[in-house]
Amino acid sequence: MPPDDDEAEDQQQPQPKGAHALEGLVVGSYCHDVLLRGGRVVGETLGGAAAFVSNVLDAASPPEAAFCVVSKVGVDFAYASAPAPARRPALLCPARPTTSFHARFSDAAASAHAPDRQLRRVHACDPIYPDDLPDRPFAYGLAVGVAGEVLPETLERMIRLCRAVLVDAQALIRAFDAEDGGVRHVALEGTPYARLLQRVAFLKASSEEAPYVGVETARRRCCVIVTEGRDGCRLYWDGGEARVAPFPAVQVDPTGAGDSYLAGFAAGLLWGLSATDAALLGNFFGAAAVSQVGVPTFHPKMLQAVKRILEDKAIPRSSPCINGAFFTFQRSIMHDELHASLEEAARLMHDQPPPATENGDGIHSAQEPTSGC
Ligand SMILES: Nc1ncnc2c1ncn2[C@@H]1O[C@H](COP(=O)(O)OP(=O)(O)O)[C@@H](O)[C@H]1O
Ligand SMILES: O=P([O-])([O-])O[C@@H]1[C@@H](O)[C@H](O)[C@@H](O)[C@H](O)[C@@H]1O
Repeated sequence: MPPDDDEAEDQQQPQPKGAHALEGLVVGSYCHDVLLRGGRVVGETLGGAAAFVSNVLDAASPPEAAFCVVSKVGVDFAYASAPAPARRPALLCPARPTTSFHARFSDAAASAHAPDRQLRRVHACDPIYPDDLPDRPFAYGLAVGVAGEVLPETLERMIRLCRAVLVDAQALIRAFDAEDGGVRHVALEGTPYARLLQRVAFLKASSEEAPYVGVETARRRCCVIVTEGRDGCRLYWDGGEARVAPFPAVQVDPTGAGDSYLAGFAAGLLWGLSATDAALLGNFFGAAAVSQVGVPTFHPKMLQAVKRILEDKAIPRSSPCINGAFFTFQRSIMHDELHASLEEAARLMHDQPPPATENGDGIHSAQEPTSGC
């Protein structure tokens, strides 16, 4: 899509030469999630943004769009032998445990924007260092740490390697209580990541994280996306903003909604959609994530329908949305039609139940990573 000179809606991105047309670099964690409700363990699942993200990128990227994952796990990693769409972590750290979180859920969140879980980091694997990244150019990068593993210098290296970098704020603003690992947030402006923002293409934050990101300041440096749970999301860029409607979902586990959103959004850009249209695909996969426990399984018919819609609606992918210099932010004239078609496709998810990963009220979703970089 050509840049629109009339609107202040496009931004320049670094352009390393020789990147595979649409190859992505995902940098973040796989982890063990223990889900607790009322003090009782109700699930032990594969988690970590890299797991949710690779699941959606596998499902929704255009066929020619490859990606690789850089993630670290310990020898205790519990999902190596079970079948799953997530990818095998590239790096094993024999001296460290796999990152793990305890997520304590309240019975009823007061509003769509209320925090619905309290997170505690129980173990942390090694951080991901700049030298852990493959030394080659990429079309795009996703910085999706959950436990402080994406160091500032690692993000800087990603920015150098990738034409466009999309960042989850949770990779930048989490701090962990020294005693119990409780997760809190710090202001982005006071972190070493702040100076890198103007070289980032998109920064995604949940509405809980948004105050720490400082949307009004950040939007002058990059496009900021604030996800609002069941209310969908909003995009803020320098000169404009847009609200993007959600998809209906029956929420059974909110874990991974934000991760799945970001991957859906990236996939939308890869298909050549504008940012506001791509956010529909983000909302679509966010809604799909909350409908299942752990890393979701997508019904093949649903995925076929989504791909048909994207083939039909997306502009030719030689467009410079993600693999070139410019992004277009505004909603297109087919935005509402795209929402309606995706809503139709979402119904196919329920055609027949996806392969079960539940076990009574204890929930196990053992998913196998299958390949690394
Ligand atoms: N209950 C829900 N119903 C429909 N969509 C949802 C629901 N919860 C989350 N989503 C989708 O997932 C996205 C991310 O969810 P959100 O809860 O904001 O992020 P996080 O998981 O980071 O807290 C939302 O913008 C929305 O598109
Ligand atoms: O739910 P979400 O915000 O998208 O992302 C989640 C992280 O916040 C959490 O730390 C991790 O343990 C989960 O597996 C998941 O990655």
